[in-house]
Amino acid sequence: MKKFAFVGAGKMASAIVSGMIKSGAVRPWDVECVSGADSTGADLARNTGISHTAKIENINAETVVLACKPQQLAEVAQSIGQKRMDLVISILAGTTISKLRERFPNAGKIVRVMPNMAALISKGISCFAPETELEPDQEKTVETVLKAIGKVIKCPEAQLDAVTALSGSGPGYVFEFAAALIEAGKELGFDNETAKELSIQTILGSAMLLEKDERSPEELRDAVCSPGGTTLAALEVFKASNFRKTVKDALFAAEKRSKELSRL
Ligand SMILES: NC(=O)C1=CN([C@@H]2O[C@H](COP(=O)(O)OP(=O)(O)OC[C@H]3O[C@@H](n4cnc5c(N)ncnc54)[C@H](OP(=O)(O)O)[C@@H]3O)[C@@H](O)[C@H]2O)C=CC1
Ligand SMILES: O=C(O)[C@@H]1CCC=N1
Repeated sequence: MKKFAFVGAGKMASAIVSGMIKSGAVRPWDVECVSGADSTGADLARNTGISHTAKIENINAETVVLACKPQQLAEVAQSIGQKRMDLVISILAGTTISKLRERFPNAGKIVRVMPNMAALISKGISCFAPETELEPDQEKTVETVLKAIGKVIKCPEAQLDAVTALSGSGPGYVFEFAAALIEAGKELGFDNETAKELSIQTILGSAMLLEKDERSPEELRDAVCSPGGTTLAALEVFKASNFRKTVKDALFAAEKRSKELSRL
C-alpha cells in the first residue's frame, strides 16, 4: 500500500508531487498517481519517479489526494467513491466538504485544501479546513503534504472560496501582470529577453521587499514616488482606470465562480 495516491496528475498535482519530493517530505516509491485518458499520469510518473496506475479502481493508498477538475469529480467518485480510505484531501476549487462526503461515504476523514501554483517550488500558500478535528497522525499527514509546498493556514471552510479568489488564483493575476509589463516593455523598445528580465526581477525584488520590510505596501509605494516624478505619472494612469476596483471586481468574480463550482 502506498502512502499517497493522487487522482489527477495535471498542473497542480504535478506542482504538489514535485514540491513534496524535492523537499524530501516523501519518497517517490510512497506515491502513486492516476489520470484520465491523456498522458498526464504517465508523464508525472516519468518526471518524478512515482508510480502510475492505469486503472483508477486499482489505487491503493492511505491518503487519497483529489486533484482532478471539479467537473470530473462525479466520474471519479463513480469509480472509487465506495472505497475505504483513511484520509481524503481535496484541492478541488469550490467543491464543499459535504459534497465530498456524499461522494466518498466510506472515507475516514475529509480535508478541503486550497493550495497555489507556487507549490512547484515550495513557495506556495495553502489554506485547509478539515471536516472535523483530525487524529494526530492525520494532522501530521496533512502537514507533510502542505508544509512541503509552502506556508500553511488552517481556516473555517466558509473562507475557502475567498482564499481561492485571493491566493489560489492569485499567481494567475501576478503572471498576467508580468506579461503586461513585458508587453509594454517591448513597446518601449526592449527586446523580449531584456523586457522579461527587467519585469521578472522587478516583481521578485518588490515581493521580497514587501515580505522583509516593515512598511505597508502603500508606504513602500510612496517611497518609490518622487514628487512630480515618473512613478506618480504612472500611478495616476492606474487611478484613472480604476485599478483597485478592477482588482476587487476580479477577486469577487473568482469567489462567485468558486461558489458556483460547489453546485456542480
Ligand atoms: N491550477 C492551479 O493553479 C490550481 C488548481 N487547483 C485545483 O486543482 C485541480 C486540478 O487543476 P489543474 O491541475 O489545474 O487541472 P489539470 O487539467 O491540469 O489536471 C486535471 C487532472 O485530472 C485528470 N483527470 C481527468 N479525469 C479524470 C478521471 N476520471 N480520473 C482521474 N483523473 C482524471 C486529468 O487527466 P488527463 O489530462 O490525463 O485526462 C489531469 O491529470 C482543480 O480541481 C483545481 O480547482 C487548486 C489550486 C490551484
Ligand atoms: O482556476 C481555477 O479554477 C483553479 C482554482 C484556483 C486556481 N486555479
